[in-house]
Amino acid sequence: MADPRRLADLPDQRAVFRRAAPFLAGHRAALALTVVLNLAGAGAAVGVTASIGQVIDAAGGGDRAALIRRALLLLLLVVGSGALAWLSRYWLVRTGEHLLAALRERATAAVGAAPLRFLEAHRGGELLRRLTGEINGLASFAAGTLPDLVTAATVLLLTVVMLALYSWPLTALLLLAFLPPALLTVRAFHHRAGPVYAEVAAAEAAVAAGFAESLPAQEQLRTSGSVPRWLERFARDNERLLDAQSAEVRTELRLNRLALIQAGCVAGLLVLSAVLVGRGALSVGAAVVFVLATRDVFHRFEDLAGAIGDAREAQVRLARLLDLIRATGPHGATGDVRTAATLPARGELRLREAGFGYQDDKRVVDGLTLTVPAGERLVVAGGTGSGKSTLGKLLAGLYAPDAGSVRFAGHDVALVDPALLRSRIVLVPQEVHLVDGTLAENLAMSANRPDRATVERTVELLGLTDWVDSLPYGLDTEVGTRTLSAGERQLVAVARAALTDPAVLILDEATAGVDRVTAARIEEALAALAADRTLIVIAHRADTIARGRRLLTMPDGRLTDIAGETAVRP
Ligand SMILES: Nc1ncnc2c1ncn2[C@@H]1O[C@H](COP(=O)(O)OP(=O)(O)OP(=O)(O)O)[C@@H](O)[C@H]1O
Repeated sequence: MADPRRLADLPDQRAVFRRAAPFLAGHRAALALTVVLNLAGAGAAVGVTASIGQVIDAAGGGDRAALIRRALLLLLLVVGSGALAWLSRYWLVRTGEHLLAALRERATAAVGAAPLRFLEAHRGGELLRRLTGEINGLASFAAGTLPDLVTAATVLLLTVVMLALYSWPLTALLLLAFLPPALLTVRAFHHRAGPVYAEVAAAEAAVAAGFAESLPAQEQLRTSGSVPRWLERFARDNERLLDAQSAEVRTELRLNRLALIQAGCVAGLLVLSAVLVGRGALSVGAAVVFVLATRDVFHRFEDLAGAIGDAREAQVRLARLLDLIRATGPHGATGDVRTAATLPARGELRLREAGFGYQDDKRVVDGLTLTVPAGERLVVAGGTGSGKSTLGKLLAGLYAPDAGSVRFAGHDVALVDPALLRSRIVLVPQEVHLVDGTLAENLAMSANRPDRATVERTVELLGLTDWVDSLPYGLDTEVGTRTLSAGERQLVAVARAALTDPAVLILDEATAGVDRVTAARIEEALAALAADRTLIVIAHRADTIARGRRLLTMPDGRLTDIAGETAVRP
């Protein structure tokens, strides 16, 4: 089987930040500045607490000048720490947004270049959710929680260092009483949270996929009375999401145990400080600093623990995004034929011993050898499900064969740069999708970006001027995604393909929705526009079949050997 890489429902979350490191290239200076600003801000914040102790001791000592000096220093630190906190938060959020914009571009480009089999093998909603939901989630994490997380972690660390400088035995005691149970609680949460968040993301993706699929199918669902069944299916997906979210809440509530541990530690510390001050082993200022700083430590740890849930969720989101980039990225040999100069503008298309199947045990195309010389006009006919479209996609290089090869002008199409290949071989499918915009914009979406004059000339050569003139604003009519009929959308797709001027044009029932006269006229025009162009028409209609110079039929639902099945017309 032409095995498409699959997205993992629960993607590998190990070393996810290390795996994301290549995307940081180009942002390293900004990240370094973020670290510097953050350290400076945290240092100033810790300095405020220490400075309070010094002011208290100076007030107790009766030295007025020292008191004023220390009070001024305290004021400076308060203002400085506020300004630095603002600046470091702003810079962190800005850097995060730039990073995410780059990641979004990379992931979208990867999906845009993904093999067709990959896109067919996944639900549209799943891809949409990874491209939008995961990145939006990461963006709100970067703008909201990440600054808190980074500030909390830095202040926490510097505060502990400061405490150790005041009284290391007290600090060691504090850490020994607090850290082991707190870390155990966080570790247990971390362990559970990965699968829980991944299941929430997968369940959300299933709901999104259900919606994405049902919207275009609303007409069929209504006419066939299937809306209740669709709602039942949606209810099942919704139930799964609800269960996943309940598990998420239960997991997050486990972190509440930290509050109990903190309360115990603060009580113990207050008693101990009072005893030490009573024995003269600690100044009152130092005791105040200790109590304030300890509260700060707990407060920051609480922030940190709260943010850890969000960080774990962001880790899952990042893992899902990296999984998307991995699964859609290039694999195997890739286009060493890159320049237009290395690939002739016209050439023979040749399938050699080609085999392809969607499932391991069933080949739709098996050992097929077929040569289509430049300028050939071939019609492929055959029963429903016999493999005509599959053959068309193999010839267009949209599917890679499991066995054998497809060559254009002597080059294996698997090794041709995809953008270059699309300028040589174009397939027009039966179902055409337009993008929001004018008719002219939709037509100009071909690989060589034709200008307005070329678009108008091609429309005229294809005999479509009357139809374009019948639209309210001609080429400038907003066509939207659904405003044209199926046949009209096919006209747009055929004209767009003609504008690319490919060497090989494959029409897969591409005029099935167009009236016979127009279809015949378009095919004639397509052939006449470039006599040396190969035209392969996949068709059911007898009159289309009759127009081919060479007929290829696909018997018994499987194309295994065409030798005796090809009829060459004079
Ligand atoms: N994306 C896919 N995944 C799995 N199986 C597929 C896929 N596309 C087609 N098939 C199967 O491959 C076989 C050939 O399909 P194909 O679309 O090539 O036939 P066809 O001759 O073009 O049919 P039709 O005349 O109905 O358009 C069919 O049995 C079909 O069910």
